[in-house]
Amino acid sequence: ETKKGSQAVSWSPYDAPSIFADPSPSWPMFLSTKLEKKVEEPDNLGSLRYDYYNESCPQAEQIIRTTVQELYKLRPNVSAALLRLVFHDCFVEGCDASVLLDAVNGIDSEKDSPPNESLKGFDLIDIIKLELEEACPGVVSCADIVVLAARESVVLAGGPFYPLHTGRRDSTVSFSEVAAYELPSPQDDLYKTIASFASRGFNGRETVALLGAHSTGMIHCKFFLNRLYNFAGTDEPDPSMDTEFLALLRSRCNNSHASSSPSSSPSSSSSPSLSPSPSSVIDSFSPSSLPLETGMKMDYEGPGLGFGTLYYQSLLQGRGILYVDQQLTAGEETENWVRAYASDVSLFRRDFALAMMKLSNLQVLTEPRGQVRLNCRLVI
Ligand code: HEM
Repeated sequence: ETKKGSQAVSWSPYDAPSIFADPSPSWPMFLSTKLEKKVEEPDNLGSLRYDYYNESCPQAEQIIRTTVQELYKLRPNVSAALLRLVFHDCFVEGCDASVLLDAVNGIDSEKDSPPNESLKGFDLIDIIKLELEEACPGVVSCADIVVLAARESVVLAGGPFYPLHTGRRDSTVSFSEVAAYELPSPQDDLYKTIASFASRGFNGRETVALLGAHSTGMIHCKFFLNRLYNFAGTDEPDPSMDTEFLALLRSRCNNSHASSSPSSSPSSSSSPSLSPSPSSVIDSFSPSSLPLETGMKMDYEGPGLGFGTLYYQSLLQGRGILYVDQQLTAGEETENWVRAYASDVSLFRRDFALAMMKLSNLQVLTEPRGQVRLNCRLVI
């Protein structure tokens, strides 16, 4: 078990113990050891295959595509929600839809763990699942829906298309503690981020490419407020931040956001108001559950302005929103990739597509393990 225990990283920016008491210059060796270990692990990709539903539900991928497109027309931020969801599912015990399970009998689900607090899109998956159940009852797994819906979301956000194998099965358990410890924190430094991704088999280049997902969507103030007002307990802003950008972020997030104050209203630019609700099922976007804090849009120069480029160019200018993002320029290797992607968008698109394919195949469950849930929130 490489993922449990020793690899745990803490979510909380403040009480996070370093995962290595003594980060020594030998860390690249540590990473390569981990990578080798990972490669030796048997995987279950064997029974995943291209167009798995070809006979059992030939229209499955098309249904997912059109449903995501329709939801996106109603509300463009569904694409960011679904993209984030695949990361939070696949990073915790693999792409097995465990993140979708609701708590049962007082046992917490992954949804309840702090890093998943602001996760959205569960209702969108429900809608897609309903469509699929109507067409082919009991056939398409929730785990496949998560990866395929994310793929469509990437395309809608202006990113690349990538082929995916299917045939994933759904877990029968939710891993709330693992999620709490193993999902990376926005306050992590480069060292921790690299270690966390390496333990899932991603090298530095793939890690930099994957974080390009932060080209879309929005980040709430609470995740970067400390950088604006009190960085590392200094009562000063993060010195690595571009000053103009600091002023912009401060104008969005004043110090009172520190305690996710419910009195703050969503800013119109970062949280466009919901057009007349198309359906009450889109519950995570209804005003009652809309996060009340303001935040910063990742594509702050305008929507659709190049998936990838702005993100990496911003990092080179000290305009990363999260500390974890800006840290990509803190190491030579990762900074080189940031530069490469900032100047060569086709290189980024290729690398991002490959990294997303790899993410979508992490520790999948295949027959005879797991199950195909009928309702993505509940084990059968
Ligand atoms: C070190 C790794 C990562 C950390 C610490 C991290 C952290 C965060 C945080 C704190 C937010 C803001 C959430 C909010 O304000 O509600 C966010 C948003 C987002 N993240 Fe990440 N993330 C990481 C990697 C990734 C990866 C690998 C992907 C996808 C492949 C991803 C996709 C997204 C997307 C699309 C959003 C916007 C969500 C939305 O607007 O609904 N992130 N991330």
